[in-house]
Amino acid sequence: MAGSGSTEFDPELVISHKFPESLYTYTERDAALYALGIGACAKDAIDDKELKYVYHQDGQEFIQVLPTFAALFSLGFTSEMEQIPGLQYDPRLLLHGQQYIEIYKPLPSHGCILNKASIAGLHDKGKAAILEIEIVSYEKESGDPLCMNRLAIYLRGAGGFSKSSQPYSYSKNPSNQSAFPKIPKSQPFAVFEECTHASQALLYRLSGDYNPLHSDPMVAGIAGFSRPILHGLCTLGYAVRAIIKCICGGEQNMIKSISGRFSLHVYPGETLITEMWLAGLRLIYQVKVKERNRAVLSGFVDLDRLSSSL
Ligand SMILES: CCC/C=C/C(=O)SCCNC(=O)CCNC(=O)[C@H](O)C(C)(C)COP(=O)([O-])OP(=O)([O-])OC[C@H]1O[C@@H](n2cnc3c(N)ncnc32)[C@H](O)[C@@H]1OP(=O)([O-])[O-]
Repeated sequence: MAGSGSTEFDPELVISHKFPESLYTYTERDAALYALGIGACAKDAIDDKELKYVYHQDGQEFIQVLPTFAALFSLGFTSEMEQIPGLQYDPRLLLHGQQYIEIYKPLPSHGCILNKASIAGLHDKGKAAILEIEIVSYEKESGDPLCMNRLAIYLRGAGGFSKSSQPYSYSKNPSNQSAFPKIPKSQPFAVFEECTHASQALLYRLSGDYNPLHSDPMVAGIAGFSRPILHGLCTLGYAVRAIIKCICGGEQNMIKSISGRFSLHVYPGETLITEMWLAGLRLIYQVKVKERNRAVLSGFVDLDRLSSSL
């Protein structure tokens, strides 16, 4: 079991935890490696909508950065979790439950980011605990806010810590802010199908999430999977890339916010089908794994305008 101090789960101690500020530095190489990790240019190395993420296309001075790259700023905090007093859980059973991202400014191709993190929620689900962490990221030099991430971490086996008959539930934010929408029954507005590669998680992990759940068959087995699974944020990256292609005409900076809930694991090598429905400036999406015909991820993306190509 991870957790510092006492061996009792103490929710009040958990939610009063203060993270120290931290820095995250990245280069163009990191942005390009990330884009390859979520499948950019995998099918077509001269894709006219994606080459700009990995190469100075048409002599552009800087490569362009995908909005989901912002999620990497939140990565260090899962290892910080082991230091949170009062939190008791088995790190081998941790799964990524949800991710919510707000983008305030297009992400630069390189930079030094100052992260300010806080505990945003804690919920006792009986068989599991859900911990929410919120990270607001600023460009260090200008002090400008760049983005906000809120992640929900699903800690299997860590629930049942409530001291009263009501299950413990604390949330810093109104629950509707990142609530996930109902999937419409109508035909999707657009559908995009793409195969992940058998080595997808091995490539994606180089962007900074080295949890062996995604690379080590023995660790995956202990976590209950027949082989290593894909990072949730990799699947989210595939989905948002599909949305940028099909809905935004390749313009990544139209995206204001992204919400996703991971409902089932994905095995590297499986085919992802992203279905999309437009509701004004909100795009609702669902990702299914073709081989098992199961939904694995759903959520919404808010756009600042609609593409003239629609
Ligand atoms: C973070 C960085 C590390 C990265 C790791 C990875 O990438 S891992 C790879 C990527 N991640 C994955 O592959 C994970 C894929 N997801 C899964 O395998 C499953 O969804 C699960 C095991 C997380 C939960 O399944 P289950 O059958 O045990 O759950 P249930 O349906 O019985 O509901 C129990 C309660 O929990 C609620 N709740 C449910 N799901 C979620 C959620 N996703 N999110 C939040 N909450 C969720 C649900 O609403 C309900 O509460 P209510 O309504 O009663 O108050």
